[in-house]
Amino acid sequence: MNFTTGAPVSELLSLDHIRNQLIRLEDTIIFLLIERAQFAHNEKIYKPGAFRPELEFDGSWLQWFLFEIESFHAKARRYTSPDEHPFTPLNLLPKPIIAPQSYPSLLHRPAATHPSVNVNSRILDFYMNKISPGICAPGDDGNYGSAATRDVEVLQALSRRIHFGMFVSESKFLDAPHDFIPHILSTPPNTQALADLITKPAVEAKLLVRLANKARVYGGEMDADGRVVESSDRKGKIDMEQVVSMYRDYVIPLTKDVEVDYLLHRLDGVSQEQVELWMKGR
Ligand SMILES: C=C(O[C@@H]1C=C(C(=O)O)C=C[C@H]1O)C(=O)O
Repeated sequence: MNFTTGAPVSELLSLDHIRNQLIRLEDTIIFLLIERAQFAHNEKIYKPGAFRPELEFDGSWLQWFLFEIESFHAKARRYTSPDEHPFTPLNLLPKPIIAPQSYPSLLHRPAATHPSVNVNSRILDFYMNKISPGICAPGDDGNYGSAATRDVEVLQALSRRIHFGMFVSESKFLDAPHDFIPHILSTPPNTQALADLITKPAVEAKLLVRLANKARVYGGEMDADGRVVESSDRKGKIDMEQVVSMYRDYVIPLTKDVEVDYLLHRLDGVSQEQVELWMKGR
């Protein structure tokens, strides 16, 4: 999300504005998956220690790529942006070499920075074990650098998309705080009631239809004259079903987990007076 447009907070936190960002991220994610699918699965790059003794790193080839790439991006202040979350623990990354940009305060910091709201380890797990083998041809083509480079790009886009759930949650909370507060304050917190409040089945259903159409069009083939080439196996550059099931089974559920986990900490550090004002509908 471009926070430096000077747009008012009310616009940046409008649900329509946020949803439009999520729709735009669908294109990014589909095209990055298409780029990764050019190379074989190359399972070796996901196995810790598989490149020893040449690679002296505790972790897999991919985790080494994440550490090195995120270290470089951290120096360029990437992770001072509220919509960026590294897979490498922040305390292991170098400090920015230039001063952080000033961003509007959109999120409730105690909630946005709570460890439970960062789901990158779960994103890495489903990506390595389900998505990569699902979209890539089986086998090993030796393109370990290209495959890992594309993996990092997909992972960064998926992380941005899923952690956008914080902005969605903040928008929904501010729109009707009195709906959420009783469930946040109940003992124990009513996570199911919070999940039911943030879930919008019609939005999800429309997304999956749109995604299937995008994957079919973006993943389609054309000959040199620009004529559409119907692929016999319906897959083209990417298997549309893999893209839809990724969103249905992983991206949307994880986004909602982020929304609920953010809400569970939305009142951390908030005064009783403010809570009472919200409950009175002011
Ligand atoms: C992101 C939202 O919250 C939920 C998660 C969605 C998703 O991950 O695509 C879609 C609708 C909601 O169930 C939203 O309301 O737009």
